[in-house]
Amino acid sequence: MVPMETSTKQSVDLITETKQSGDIIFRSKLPDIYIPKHLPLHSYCFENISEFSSRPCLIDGANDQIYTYAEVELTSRKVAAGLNKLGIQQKDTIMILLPNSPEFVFAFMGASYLGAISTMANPMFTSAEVVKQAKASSAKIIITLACYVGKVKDYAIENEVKVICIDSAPEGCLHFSELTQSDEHDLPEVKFQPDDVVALPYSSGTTGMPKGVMLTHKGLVTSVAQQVDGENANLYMHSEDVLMCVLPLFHIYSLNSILLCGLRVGAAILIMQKFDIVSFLELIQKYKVSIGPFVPPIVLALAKSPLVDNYDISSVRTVMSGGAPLGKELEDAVRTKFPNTKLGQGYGMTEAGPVLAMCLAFAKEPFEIKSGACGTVVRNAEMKIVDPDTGFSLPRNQPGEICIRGDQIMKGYLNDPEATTRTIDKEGWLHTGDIGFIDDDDELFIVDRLKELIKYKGFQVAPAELEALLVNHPNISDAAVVPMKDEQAGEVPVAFVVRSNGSTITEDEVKDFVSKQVIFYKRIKRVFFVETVPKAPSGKILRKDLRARLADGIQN
Ligand SMILES: CC(C)(COP(=O)(O)OP(=O)(O)OC[C@H]1O[C@@H](n2cnc3c(N)ncnc32)[C@H](O)[C@@H]1OP(=O)(O)O)[C@@H](O)C(=O)NCCC(=O)NCCSC(=O)/C=C/c1ccc(O)cc1
Repeated sequence: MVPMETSTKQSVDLITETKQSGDIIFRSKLPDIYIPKHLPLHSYCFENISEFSSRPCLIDGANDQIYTYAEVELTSRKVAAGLNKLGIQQKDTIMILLPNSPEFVFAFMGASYLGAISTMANPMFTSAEVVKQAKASSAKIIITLACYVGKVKDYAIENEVKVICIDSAPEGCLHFSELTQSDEHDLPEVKFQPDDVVALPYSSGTTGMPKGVMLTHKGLVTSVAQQVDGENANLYMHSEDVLMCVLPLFHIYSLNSILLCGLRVGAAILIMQKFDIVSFLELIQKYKVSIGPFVPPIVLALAKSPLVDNYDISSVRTVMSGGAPLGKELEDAVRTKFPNTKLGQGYGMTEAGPVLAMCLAFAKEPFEIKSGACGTVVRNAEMKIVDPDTGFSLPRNQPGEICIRGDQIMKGYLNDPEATTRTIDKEGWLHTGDIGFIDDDDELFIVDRLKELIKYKGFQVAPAELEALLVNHPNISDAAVVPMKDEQAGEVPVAFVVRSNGSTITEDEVKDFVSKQVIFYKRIKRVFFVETVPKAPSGKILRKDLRARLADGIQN
């Protein structure tokens, strides 16, 4: 039997830190629980639906329309039947190119019922960005809004991909009602394996271009259970909670920690399409939102906006920040402003399924936590901190690369076994590329990043993607993209550019060239012209050197 949480430090150490074949392994302070890993994701999410079938499941913040659990579950099955009628079969992929909306949920859960895979993309992507993902994932259907059809039209025609619109369907497209009006009994019998892929978000991981992250039924069931299951759930939610769903469902944070966790516990999920502080506060007040899973820019708005004082937001009992680091000062400021709200952080990475660590102050029986920590490793999982130079695991309070092992992590990158083996080692450890340490109270602190990634308001920017675009310009011979600190966005991408012989290309021309090809958050904010890009003998860009030059205040 696994002991329950204990109060003295010495006994906590005995439970949470073990040595296995020389490795120092950290575990949750919460005991392991039973996880029904054999269930397909939809069966797991709706397992307890009889307890709350007539309660609100989705609330559309745009028009106050409410869908009960019974309606959402039924509509999802109808969509599954409809997708099948359109030729989608088990293991086929559909692309969801939508802002937050009830239809997003119906499409995702519908695909799950059918054993199909959803790849989700930001509808604000440029046409080239969407098409790249549609092609790489072999999506057979694209579900979107009429205003985005232009981005995929040519690709869809050339590749016989069907386009379905949830609003009005332009010529050549189908309407979403074709799916929702199908007979749910027309669903073929599907045999699920726990290792079947159900979601395919894109992420660049520790290096290179965005890649399809294969998340399985077993992985997502495990991840959700690690958060909300068990007598003393780590992220305590229940059927009377109202969850604010303003973060985009096309990223795994919102999909997993809001939608899937919310469905599992029977909470109401309040859908907002786009962040706007006034409607955001109005909706919190109107629907008595109790749980706010946010990213640091939203927490910043809560701490700083004078508008907050005009609304009653006392219903909010939990504010979780994730997706990017939340500074200790900001965390303290918000805590003082909302003394009755539990504030803490969760730590996630798409490849890790995504949650690695979760604040234990959110537990049903909460623990004391410290500002600046991003949680404690989730239950039913193992974490170790590895010296990046020697590969040896490190004890408490020593920073190293954070590694995680458990059933929740990705199956691998789609069609990229090399990148997969670079990320998940032979012993099943996923290497995050983040540097952190675990303190005496089992709390995880992130202090640096080994990986290339840039995070703009929690959105991923892959330097390799921008570098590939830059060197495509005839007047640029080499380029490197690195993050620069920014108060609003956390980080913004900036470029070090080597002009081609004789070229006089300007900063604005470089910026414009990139802007036309990428979504807003990947735009280059500054350009520094240099003679050469510093590289290791292997050809690898020495990004640390460039980051140091930025920190020293480089002038153009
Ligand atoms: C809501 C934010 C925080 C702020 O939005 P914003 O104020 O609109 O600012 P943006 O900079 O994003 O948008 C810039 C422009 O785009 C526009 N825009 C913007 N969305 C739109 C739109 N849907 N329509 C139309 N115009 C628009 C927006 O209006 C604006 O236009 P303009 O005012 O003219 O500059 C937004 O940045 C945002 O959703 N960020 C979060 C991204 C995110 O979810 N990342 C998670 C990645 S996965 C991960 O890391 C997992 C971690 C994890 C951690 C813990 C866990 O438990 C689990 C997981």
